[in-house]
Amino acid sequence: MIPMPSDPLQGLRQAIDRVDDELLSLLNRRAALAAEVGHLKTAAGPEALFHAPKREREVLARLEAENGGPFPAPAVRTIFQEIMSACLSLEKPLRVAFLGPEGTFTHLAARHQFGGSSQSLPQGTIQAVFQAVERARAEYGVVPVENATEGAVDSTLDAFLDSPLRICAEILLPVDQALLLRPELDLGAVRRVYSHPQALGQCRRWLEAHLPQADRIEAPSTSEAARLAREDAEGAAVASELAAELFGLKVAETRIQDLAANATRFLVLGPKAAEPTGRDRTTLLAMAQDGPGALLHLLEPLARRGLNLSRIQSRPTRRKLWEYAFFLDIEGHAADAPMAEALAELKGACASMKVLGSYPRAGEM
Ligand SMILES: O=C(O)C(=O)C[C@]1(C(=O)O)C=C[C@@H](O)C=C1
Repeated sequence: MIPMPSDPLQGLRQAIDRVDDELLSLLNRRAALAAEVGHLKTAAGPEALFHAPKREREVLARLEAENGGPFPAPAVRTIFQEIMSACLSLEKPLRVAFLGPEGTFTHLAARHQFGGSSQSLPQGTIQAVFQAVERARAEYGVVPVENATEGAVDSTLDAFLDSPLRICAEILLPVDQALLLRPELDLGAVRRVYSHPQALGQCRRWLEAHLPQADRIEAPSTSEAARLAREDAEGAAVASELAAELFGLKVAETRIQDLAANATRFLVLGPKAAEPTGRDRTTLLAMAQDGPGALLHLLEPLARRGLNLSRIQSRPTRRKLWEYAFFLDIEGHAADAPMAEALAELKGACASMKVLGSYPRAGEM
């Protein structure tokens, strides 16, 4: 037994140090095992997938169920997600392209899915994210597809028309705007607030109530706004908490958007679809045959089998005048029997049909 020092605080801190040593050595044991998994996957050939989202979900679910506390339940998920991301980086560095710049909500979605140890490849456009994955400069890509207040992201839907990529996951992220300040600044001293026009619009009431003296200045992205605020002695930014971390700003207030429930759905692009989990979604891209009842022919095989259509979106194909492509989100996996039958029937009924992916349905974070 090591004698406890007389100062109780010092004693507790020494006990924490010993636990941290144990944690570190356990993390290294875990990392060595993951590195062995990496060798097995390398030996299996170029088709092997190093990132195993299904396995990660199983690990997280098991640990969340087992945690008896007092360690906070949400932290179990965050910490083990990071541990697996770090272990994976030893197997093979994972390159993730996303709609940048760094610190945007798409970056946050990418970090949520792949952890902080993956290599970030911010891209200027949605098209460039698709290209980075198609040309194997990145293993995965993350793009926004739908915002609760702004609706569908057309450039993402359009990019699928000419891409061989598959959707392998979806991420649902609450879009919580924060007010970021230089560390030494008080709210009363702020003269300029920078942000993307949409973010300024989302926080109009809060800004009027708390920063009536400050000018609103539009920036091309919330991340760029954070960078500008960092350089302005009297500046603040409306951006994500991740942007505060990246640009050395403090978070003066969180969730300042006028509508509390603001969320965006993102898609993860990859070379292969995901395995069934029992709680999946399938996205189809279908060109209906021209003629009366075209849309009905598309929907009827789904309805007859009780398959739930959660979203339908149409976009002009830009190949032929008045030709439309339909994007359908259906609950279930393409490998499930009723879905497989419906898809076979639809193939015959459509001018063309492509399964963009079956992937696990995201729960709200
Ligand atoms: O089990 C695997 O396939 C691993 O590669 C190990 C591990 C982990 O750290 O637990 C790492 C990355 C994968 O995405 C899933 C799990």
